[in-house]
Amino acid sequence: MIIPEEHDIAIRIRGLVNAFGDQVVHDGIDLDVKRGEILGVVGGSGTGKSVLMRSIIGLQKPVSGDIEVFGQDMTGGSENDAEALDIRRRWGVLFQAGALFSTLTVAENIQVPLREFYPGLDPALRDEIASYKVTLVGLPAEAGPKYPAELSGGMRKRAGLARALSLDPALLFLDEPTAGLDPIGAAAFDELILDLRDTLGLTVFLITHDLDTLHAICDRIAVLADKKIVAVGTIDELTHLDQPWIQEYFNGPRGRAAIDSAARSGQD
Ligand SMILES: Nc1ncnc2c1ncn2[C@@H]1O[C@H](COP(=O)(O)OP(=O)(O)OP(=O)(O)O)[C@@H](O)[C@H]1O
Repeated sequence: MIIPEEHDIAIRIRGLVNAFGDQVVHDGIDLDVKRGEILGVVGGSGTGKSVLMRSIIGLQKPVSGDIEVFGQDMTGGSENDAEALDIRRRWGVLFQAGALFSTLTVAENIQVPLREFYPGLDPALRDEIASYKVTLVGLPAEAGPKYPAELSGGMRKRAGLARALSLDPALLFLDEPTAGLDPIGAAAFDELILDLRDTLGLTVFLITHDLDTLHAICDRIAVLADKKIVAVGTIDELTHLDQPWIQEYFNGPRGRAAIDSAARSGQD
């Protein structure tokens, strides 16, 4: 069966404007996230990457513009609330700081979305789902009854990811998932995201400053600058563009080092 091109788009954004008072953060963002891809979103600090993610997931009300997720209008107001809620069940979010509840164990944290969206679910089944998610993200079973403070930074990220996966999402939003991890932990986390995308068929919207992550797992990269998405493409395509921030970012010293390192790991 040929799937119409329209259905290949998980997120479609047109003319998105976001502002805080007089401060315009986005001035007409257009962006398509293709189904099944890992899209990296980059841009200087304060360019509005998190605000973009927050407006897609409904935590930031745009001034104007359209956002569709799996073909469903997410900005249309109350008449489509039921459909929009249905779509919300189909995504998981890992916020920048992990945002686990410190007074809940890892297993209880994973169960929070289950309790919210499926309040009638049998507690035994909830426990079972939580332990499956713990394993899915590569944590030992013993991590389930632990509190976030008892885990390393890398384990906390994995616990946050397990919670983001609790509803079996089709779409995963990750805000700087490798920030604060050592290079080995970051590479392992990248690997995990890639594995999950491949095995679960996820679409991933990934905000990152981590050049190694971009090289290792992103299919395409969207660049946020001057209040707009100024380019979307593979790293190879982007490095050939004559845009000052892109040149500085990908062809500056750190960008070159990441390219060399990606080339070396490709030879292994
Ligand atoms: N709730 C808010 N109220 C007022 N201004 C905000 C709010 N949230 C974000 N901003 C402003 O919007 C702009 C974009 O912020 P955002 O956090 O999206 O940037 P970012 O690109 O994710 O940055 P970083 O890479 O440093 O995390 C910033 O100037 C920020 O101060």
